[in-house]
Amino acid sequence: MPEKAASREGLILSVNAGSSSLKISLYRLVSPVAQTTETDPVELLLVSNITNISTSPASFSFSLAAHGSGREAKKEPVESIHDHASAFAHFLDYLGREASIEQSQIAHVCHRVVHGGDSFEPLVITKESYEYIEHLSDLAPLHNGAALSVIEACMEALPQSQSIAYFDTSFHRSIPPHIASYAIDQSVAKKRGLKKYGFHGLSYAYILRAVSQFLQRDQNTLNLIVMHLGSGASVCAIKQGKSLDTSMGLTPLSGLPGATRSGIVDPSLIFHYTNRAGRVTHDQSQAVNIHVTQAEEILNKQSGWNAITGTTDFGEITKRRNETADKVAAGTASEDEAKWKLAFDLFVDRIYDFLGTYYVKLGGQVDALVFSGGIGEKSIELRETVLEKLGCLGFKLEEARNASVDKEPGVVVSVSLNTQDHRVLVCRTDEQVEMARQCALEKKFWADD
Ligand SMILES: Nc1ncnc2c1ncn2[C@@H]1O[C@H](COP(=O)(O)OP(=O)(O)O)[C@@H](O)[C@H]1O
Ligand SMILES: CC(=O)OP(=O)(O)O
Ligand SMILES: [Mg+2]
Repeated sequence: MPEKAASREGLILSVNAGSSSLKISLYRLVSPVAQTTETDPVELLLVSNITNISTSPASFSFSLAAHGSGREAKKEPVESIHDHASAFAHFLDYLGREASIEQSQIAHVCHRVVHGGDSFEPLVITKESYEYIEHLSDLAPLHNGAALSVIEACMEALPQSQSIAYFDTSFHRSIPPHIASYAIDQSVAKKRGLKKYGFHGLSYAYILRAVSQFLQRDQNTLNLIVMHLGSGASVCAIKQGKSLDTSMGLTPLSGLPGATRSGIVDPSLIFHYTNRAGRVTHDQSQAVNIHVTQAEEILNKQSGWNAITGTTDFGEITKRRNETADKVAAGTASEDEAKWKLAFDLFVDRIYDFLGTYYVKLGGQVDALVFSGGIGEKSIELRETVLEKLGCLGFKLEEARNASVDKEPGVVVSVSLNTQDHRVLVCRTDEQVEMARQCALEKKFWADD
């Protein structure tokens, strides 16, 4: 399919297939595009979030931007949603009924694709680029297949729109070889592409720009440690506006634990966990054929805080941890009662592993520590607990501000006692607008009219 240059009247639909969610936003271009490097070149029209996709019933929300930013939209359970493709179909159906938007007005659909391998620029979906993303699916078993199923559904339902893939890996192209390489035979590593790629890059790109605007500092002068803590969680060290290191690796499994992911474990653990580690399973839950071993299935889908507590909802874990705190402290809690604190404390402990490391890698020159992602943005307790041990590095939390982040407007909220370096910030990240922005600023996608 050739690249299509749309009229500037065209709309941009951004689709973000996360591991447990599908987040969709629709934008209109703000003209003139060339003058909008500081402000967003796109204007939000509507937002739809579908969460708990893997643990039914999924929860669906839809709101027009005119009625608020979409953050307070009412949620409803939808039984017919069982995967990302059916979630997208439900959204299109709802869009047709509830919004006065002609689907033919959608010029481009931006798709967040988690693994882009060594391809860094956005790729217009063609047979070749589809196959390229498909061949990387085994390296992002919770993500690339889901994104491809939405791309397929989209091309069928919106044939006049151009689908474009934006990669999570692109932001991390700057990681130097001694950090991205694993200590294995380098000829095998090169032949098979075995290195650290890193993920959540669209989020980190958005956060870097938002923080640079908030601090009124040039992006290229900023040193940040950013935590994207959601169903998938990672940390990124940004040195002078570029990714220096990040906690995920060849796949999004490495680094911090997540909702269903183990994060880093001793690589030998899996052979002691099961005798069938190497056996290949065919993932039937996705349209695309993904070949994962039982080891990958266990570590990606049957681990994380869901495996410890039985829920993927970190808000629930925090609430139950608070309710059982007295019993745990008194040593009278049962194993079942103690599991909430175990999951919470384990997560905080692994976060420290990366904060300490990245602080050293940045030589202690850190302008800000940034919390983002569903947990980082919403959990007062998580931020408070993480900050308890960071006084030794010079980070100090303003507790009252930390407790009222939800009431503060804006994309970035300062929760810091420091006002120079070593600040503590919360950033409401937005991978959809990052893609829409990049799409709006790419001249070849738009006809000069
Ligand atoms: N108030 C809260 N406290 C703690 N965690 C929360 C809260 N609200 C939502 N979360 C967590 O945020 C996570 C979702 O984050 P998000 O970044 O949207 O995930 P993803 O994009 O990976 O699906 C869920 O695991 C949910 O438990
Ligand atoms: C890369 C990744 O883990 O993404 P998400 O948090 O959206 O699942
Ligand atoms: Mg996400």
